[in-house]
Amino acid sequence: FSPQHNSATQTFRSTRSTRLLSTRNNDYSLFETVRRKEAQLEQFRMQHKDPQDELQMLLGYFDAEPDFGSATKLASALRRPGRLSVGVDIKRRSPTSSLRVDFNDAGGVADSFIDSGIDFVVANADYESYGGDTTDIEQAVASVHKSSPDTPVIFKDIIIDPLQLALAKQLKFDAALVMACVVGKDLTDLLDTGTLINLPIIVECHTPEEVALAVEGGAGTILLNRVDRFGGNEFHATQPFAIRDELPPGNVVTTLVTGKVFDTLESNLFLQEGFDGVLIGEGLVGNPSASSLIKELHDLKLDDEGEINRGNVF
Ligand SMILES: O=P(O)(O)OC[C@@H](O)[C@@H](O)c1c[nH]c2ccccc12
Repeated sequence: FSPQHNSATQTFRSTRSTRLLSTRNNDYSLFETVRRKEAQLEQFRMQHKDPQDELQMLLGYFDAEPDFGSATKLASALRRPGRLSVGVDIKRRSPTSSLRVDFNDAGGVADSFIDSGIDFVVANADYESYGGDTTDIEQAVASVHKSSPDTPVIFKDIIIDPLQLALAKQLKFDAALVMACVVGKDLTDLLDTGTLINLPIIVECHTPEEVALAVEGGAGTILLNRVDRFGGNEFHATQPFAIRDELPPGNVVTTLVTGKVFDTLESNLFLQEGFDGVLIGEGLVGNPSASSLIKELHDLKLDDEGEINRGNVF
């Protein structure tokens, strides 16, 4: 497999989005990030090693009366008949871009996106990567549950251990994001843990191989990232189209696109090609015209391609 890289797309940006200028963070390395997470987890595992610890209990005992509330909530928020769902990734910074925004209250930020009609919210637990922390994620969950109980809140961290999924469940998240390129074959175990504790897992993928692995493990939702976290953070604008062959027939897997999504032209193409939604970080957080962008994305209609095709968008 060779990524469909087109250097012209590197400079692609919508004139509509606000560019947040700052120094570029070029020293991001996924490997280092995972190592750091491993080190943090050593301590976390120690804190939760008692067999009667709440997280251990969650993982160890099958719930006889499972609550499918989160799964239903997630599915209906991500799949909007005839239109794209739009999610916001609430982060202060990004390992792969110049994004730097300041906010004290992630709950307030989440609420303002709820007011703008956002379909789902992603809250970041990894401070070093995205500038989010546990206060942020607790605030985000609490305020979204209060102001918009039907909007799912998704836990984003560098997830490598089932204990982190138990934490997401305990904090009342509706789903968790697991990166296929970080966990590799362990993905199946993490998906099984999700099933056991009734926490839907969204699998982030970049390549068709990762998508195949996710599908094999029974993933219900796939987030296709156009930025290749593993491959030096290279941007592959048309990568989402390269993966659709790996999906099982019957449209049973929910599919989302992320990674430098800024505008409606590209997003319309994703909609027409069968994707269910987009997840946007930099294009929304700190963008003063965020709510009009959300509205424009919501106004895109399936079967209304206009003049667009892959050839003139990319
Ligand atoms: O800010 P953007 O380009 O719209 O991207 C959002 C999201 O894709 C990004 O924050 C993200 C999703 N998964 C990740 C894993 C690692 C680093 C970053 C990410």
